[in-house]
Amino acid sequence: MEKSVACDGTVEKLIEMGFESCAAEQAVKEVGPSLDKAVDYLLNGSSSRNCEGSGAMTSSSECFTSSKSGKRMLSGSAYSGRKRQSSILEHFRLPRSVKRGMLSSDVSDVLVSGSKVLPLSVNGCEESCVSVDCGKVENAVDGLPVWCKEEVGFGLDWEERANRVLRERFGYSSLKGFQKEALAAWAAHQDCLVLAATGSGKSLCFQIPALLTGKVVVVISPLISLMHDQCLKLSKHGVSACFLGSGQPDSSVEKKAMRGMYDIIYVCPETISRLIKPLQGLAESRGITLFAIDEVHCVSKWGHNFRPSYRQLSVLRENFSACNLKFLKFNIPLMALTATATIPVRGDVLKVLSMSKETKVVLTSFFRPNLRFSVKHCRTSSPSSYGKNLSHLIGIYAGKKRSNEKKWSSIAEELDDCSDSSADNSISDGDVSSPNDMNRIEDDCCDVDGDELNLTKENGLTASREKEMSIEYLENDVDVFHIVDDWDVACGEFIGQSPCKDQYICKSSETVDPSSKIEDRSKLLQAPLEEGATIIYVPTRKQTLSITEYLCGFGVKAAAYNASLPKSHLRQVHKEFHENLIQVVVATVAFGMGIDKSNIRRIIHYGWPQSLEAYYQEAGRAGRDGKLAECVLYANLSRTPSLLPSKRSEAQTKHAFKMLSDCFRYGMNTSCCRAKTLVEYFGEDFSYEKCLLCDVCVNGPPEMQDLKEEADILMKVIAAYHLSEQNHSFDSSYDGKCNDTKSQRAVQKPNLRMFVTKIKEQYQKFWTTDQLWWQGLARIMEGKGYIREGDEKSHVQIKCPEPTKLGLDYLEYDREQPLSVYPEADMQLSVNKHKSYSSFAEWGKGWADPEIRRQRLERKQSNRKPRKPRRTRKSGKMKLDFKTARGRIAAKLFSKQK
Ligand SMILES: Nc1ncnc2c1ncn2[C@@H]1O[C@H](COP(=O)(O)OP(=O)(O)OP(=O)(O)O)[C@@H](O)[C@H]1O
Ligand SMILES: [Mg+2]
Repeated sequence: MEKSVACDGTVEKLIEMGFESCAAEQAVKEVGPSLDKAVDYLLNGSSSRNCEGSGAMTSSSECFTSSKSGKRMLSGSAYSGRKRQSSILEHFRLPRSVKRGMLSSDVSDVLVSGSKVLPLSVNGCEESCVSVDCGKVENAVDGLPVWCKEEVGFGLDWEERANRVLRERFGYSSLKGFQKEALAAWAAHQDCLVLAATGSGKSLCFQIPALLTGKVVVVISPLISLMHDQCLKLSKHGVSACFLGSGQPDSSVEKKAMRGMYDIIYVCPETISRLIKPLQGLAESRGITLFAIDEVHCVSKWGHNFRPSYRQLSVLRENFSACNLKFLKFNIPLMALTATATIPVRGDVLKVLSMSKETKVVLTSFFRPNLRFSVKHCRTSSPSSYGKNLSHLIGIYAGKKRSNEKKWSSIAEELDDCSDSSADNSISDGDVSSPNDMNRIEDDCCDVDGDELNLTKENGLTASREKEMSIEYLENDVDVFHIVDDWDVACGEFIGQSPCKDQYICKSSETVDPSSKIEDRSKLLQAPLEEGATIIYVPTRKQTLSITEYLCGFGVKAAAYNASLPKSHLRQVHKEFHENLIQVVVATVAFGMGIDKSNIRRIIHYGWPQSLEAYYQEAGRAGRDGKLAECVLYANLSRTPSLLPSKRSEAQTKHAFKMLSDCFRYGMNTSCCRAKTLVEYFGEDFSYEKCLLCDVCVNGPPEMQDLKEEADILMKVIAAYHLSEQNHSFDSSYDGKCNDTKSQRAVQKPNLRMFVTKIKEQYQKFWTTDQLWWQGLARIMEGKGYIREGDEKSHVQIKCPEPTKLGLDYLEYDREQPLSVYPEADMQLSVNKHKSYSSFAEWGKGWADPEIRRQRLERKQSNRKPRKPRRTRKSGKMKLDFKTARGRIAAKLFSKQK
């Protein structure tokens, strides 16, 4: 009994990681309840038996499929038939209490990218601490380094010296304009907020001060992976650095850091409050020249990556000001940096961090001229879409190795059938919604795109409860790290090595220059897309695994990355990705911040992101070498995206809906340059007319349509309801669902679906139009200010429209004016489906003729795919079978809720 409970627990955890329940159960059956062993079994393919043998299609489609060799192929490089992962010691010097027993403790020397790094003994520092620039560590006596005590004045020549450091240490010819501005603020002891594009070089703004003064820079950073990458790079440039995560109070790295042994100390926000006293000591001994708060949007509840611990960073100003610490002449300046802060987020940052009133705001363009943005429609939650949308990628990475194609396409088809059967109104590729689809479109709150496990009605649960309790729901949980520990290490040290010779060959400073002339850019942009890595962002953990599995099946070196996978796996994926051993990482947002790899050529979002901030930050990982790179958003444009569950206050939920809604509108837009939309979202005036690169710029907007007639009808119906409501004499037939009692009308606002039904009843020519098209028109009318949302609840797109004063005036006075608009993506989808219309304006032509009508209806019927026999949840694989672990977990969830 105990064993079975333990096994269930393990299965539950594996499902949370994104593994299919069948695969999880199989692993537990093979290796017992040990989670580590089960993960190892699933990732490393230690057995070929997996789900084969269960025979039925449902099993093979629900579980991972084995490759021919029988090995699982979750990561082409990291896990397909590879040895056990290499030692963590290749990259870190770890505290003795490191987790998971991965270290052999007798190793005293470790390698950092081929350079020898010190053993933990402090004396070792004598050999290898590098003397840098000015007033620097000269040697270490008794474990205590000796500093040049006198204040190193910045002087007027700081810029010249900074350029020298940049050339000699980093191999770049000169500082970028915004870097100069940020450094000037620091040199003047001023606080500074740096807002600059992803990949523009913000890190150097806070790294250089350490090299100019001989004092320490303390950097607050949100993730171990991010801190690690920066330390590793610094060490290659001859700068000693360390990072301190949370939960290791007695680490010797920490002690050394507080004694001033490193030029730059990276600290996670959770740890800062514990380190106030030691840091004050450090400020007095070696000196702290700057506190940098990287990824500072995490401070704001209105940002996309809110981290409560960032809000505690006001302690920096409170405890390191000249009035508190007598030995300071000036407050230690704060430098806050981000690439994705909207205007409200900026205000929040200044306030929360108690930055000074004279804070210098360094604002550069957010525009990334070498990124080619596009949006494509596809049914991303369906495995059958993989074949269609990822074949190009497979061609690039795996050439002609397509032996598995047939197998995969049949599996995909079968899987697709399953998802068809699970969703009554689902829309096939390139398909558009039937009138019934509106039910799904409107159900935008927590409507997880894709399958849902319905645990349900027989238990008398409400719809939202059902979702909360579904296992799929757990799998779709937001994958943001709310604390620092994205890896299985807590701290690490990196001693600066002499920069290698080729670093002295100066590289251009302006690889990514938004200000370059448009003609120059168009030359660059005609160049073909070079080879390089790809990141695919997906909304769910499960998809990280299924897409990885799919790609590996074709020989692509792909690896999955989501927050719940073992931290050692995540670290390994980072490492191999940076070493170009992995071609494609399929990740949730957990792989967002801090990926500074120069040759990422493609960022694919496979499913709606939750905000444009997140989207732009993730897309910003591409093309950091300044060469052309591609950012494609694949999304089901006929479905409203869902807000993924997370702990939010009411106000935060409202804001989250607004962010998602902005993202949705970005996808629906067909006429405005994508880059322009994105940078303007961050409050910037886009200085070009267009980017010349995105799908809208290249393909041009669709033909404009005069939708005056349709708009008038929609407005009339909406206005009629609201006016009659005001007069209490509304004809209840407008409201299909409610009986006409006042009380019922008060609780249920009329929604767009009802208005569209009314239009279709009254105007025969619109009889076959669908909700999707009217939804698009409603959005356009809302954009013009003629209607607004009448429901108090937040929605991703307008649900219960009511007329504005402007809208009523439009109806009254603008009768003769045409309403020329660009149809949005969903409207185009809808019209393309109804091929009988040559344009919107021709709707209805010929419908009066009974013969034409009969033929059209006949064609419509025959176009409809025959429905596969529906496998019901009750009778099919989703049945709650309490004998299986999945069934038992579901049962447990039930009982918790009861
Ligand atoms: N002056 C410069 N000239 C040329 N390249 C530079 C310069 N400054 C920085 N870089 C390079 O730009 C790349 C990106 O730098 P960095 O990681 O600091 O970007 P970032 O602005 O912090 O981006 P993100 O917002 O994604 O964190 C690095 O590889 C860095 O070496
Ligand atoms: Mg950065």
